[in-house]
Amino acid sequence: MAVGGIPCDSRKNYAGKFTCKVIFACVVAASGGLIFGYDLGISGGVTSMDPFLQKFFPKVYRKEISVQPSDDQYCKFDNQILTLFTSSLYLAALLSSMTASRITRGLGRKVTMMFGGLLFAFGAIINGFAANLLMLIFGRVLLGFGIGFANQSVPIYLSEIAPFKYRGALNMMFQMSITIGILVANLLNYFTAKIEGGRGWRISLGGAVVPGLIFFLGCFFLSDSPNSLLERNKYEEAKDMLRRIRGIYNVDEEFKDLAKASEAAKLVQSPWRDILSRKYRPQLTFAILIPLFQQLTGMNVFVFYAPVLFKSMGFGNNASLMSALITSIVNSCATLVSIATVDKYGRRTLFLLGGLQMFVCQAVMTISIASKFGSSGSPGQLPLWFSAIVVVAMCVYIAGFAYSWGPLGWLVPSEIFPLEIRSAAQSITVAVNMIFTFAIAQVFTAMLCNLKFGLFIFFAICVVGLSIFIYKLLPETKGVPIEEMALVWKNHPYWTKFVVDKSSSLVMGKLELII
Ligand SMILES: OC[C@H]1O[C@](O)(CO)[C@@H](O)[C@@H]1O
Repeated sequence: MAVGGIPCDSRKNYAGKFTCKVIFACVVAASGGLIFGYDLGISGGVTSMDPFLQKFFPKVYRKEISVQPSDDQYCKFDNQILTLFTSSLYLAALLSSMTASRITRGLGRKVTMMFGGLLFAFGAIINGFAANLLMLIFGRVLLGFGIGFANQSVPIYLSEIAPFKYRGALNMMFQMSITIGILVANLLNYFTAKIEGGRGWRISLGGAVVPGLIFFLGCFFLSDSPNSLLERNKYEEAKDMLRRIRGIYNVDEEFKDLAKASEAAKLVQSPWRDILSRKYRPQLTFAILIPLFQQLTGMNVFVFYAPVLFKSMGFGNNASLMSALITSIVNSCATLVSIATVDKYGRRTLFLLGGLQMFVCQAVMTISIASKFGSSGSPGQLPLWFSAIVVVAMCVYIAGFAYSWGPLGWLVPSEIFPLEIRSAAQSITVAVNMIFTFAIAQVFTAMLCNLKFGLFIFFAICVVGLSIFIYKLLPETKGVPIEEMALVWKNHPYWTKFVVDKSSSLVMGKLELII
């Protein structure tokens, strides 16, 4: 078997049913992804709407209308203030994900999720009524705070309440709702762009209040995860909750393991300091590299800038938004493939297949764009066959991402952290994701302008590198209960040297008192 594909010899098989309570909790919690997705999808379309540019970014607008078809198309959207509009949100999300770690640990996952929904809804209202650039940026900062809270707490919550056999599929509902958010946003942009009087962008931006409220109100009906209740010393409540979500009375075996992990977690005074210790090196490596690599696939270039990119390639306004719509439908549908297969074929298989698919498409896009635009960026008239190749290659690329790095980018980190560092590690994952989402959003238009078609070569090289990393170093976590995850590191040829036997007598002693 390939390095890292070592089967884990966990003999645990906790009893329990797949209950409606779990399904409901997963649907509501996963709707936290809607707010993130909505925002990811809305900004690209809004920044390609002329009335929006005229009002807030008149310089960009003037530059855009003065560009002739014979000019360098790679550079016509290169404006750092405009990209700051898109990316300011991710900086705010980065900051709030750090604070969110304390709240998820101290007050629980549910409260953190509710904060997220509320802040997001406020941000949306301010953006919808924005009268000047300041209001616009302030609204986006609030949206960012909301997203930071949601992204920090939702994946953890999902992984904690899911029965371990379905953890992959249920956790992926988060990414599924991100893609639905992107799709809804693109659909809305498609229609609001046509609204007379140029106020469509207000509906697009203000419409974010809907997913924000859905998430906030839905969370009212959730109970916290047993792990989170134990973390706050609510033993009886935790056991009761576990019985309800598993649909059986005797949950002793699973509860014993949860309580054991929770007691071990309480010995850790400072998770932020502890996470740096050698024994957590494998987890820390993946907490940082998985979200970083997810962004280095280049996916967000298409998510944020699909309309801009299509426009740069000479597609008309309408055609650009339409192509963005098509790509987001592909994104959602391919995520379903992942949900259906992840617990059967495992994480590694999907990562590697997705990587291969993305690489091939990036090569096709590079060749076709280079052959038509060259390095001068003036394409002349674009033939239909060219547009077709680019759109198909983009769709196949997006499908490759959507069943691999998209959902796995959240699933894998959230399931490999032991409870004592789970909140802190998840904050790191969200923060890295946000930093690089920000970086890609901020530098993309400049990269396109300078690297031209080489931009796609850059991302293709990244995809090769990150696939090798997965092949060599990621252990398979399919079917391993979350509290048994230590075994996968122990059985891995490289990571085993970092594993320390945790069963200290202190923990065991405390445990006997609880159970
Ligand atoms: O579906 C695509 C979206 O998914 C994410 O990678 C989050 O998991 C975003 O960064 C991207 O815009």
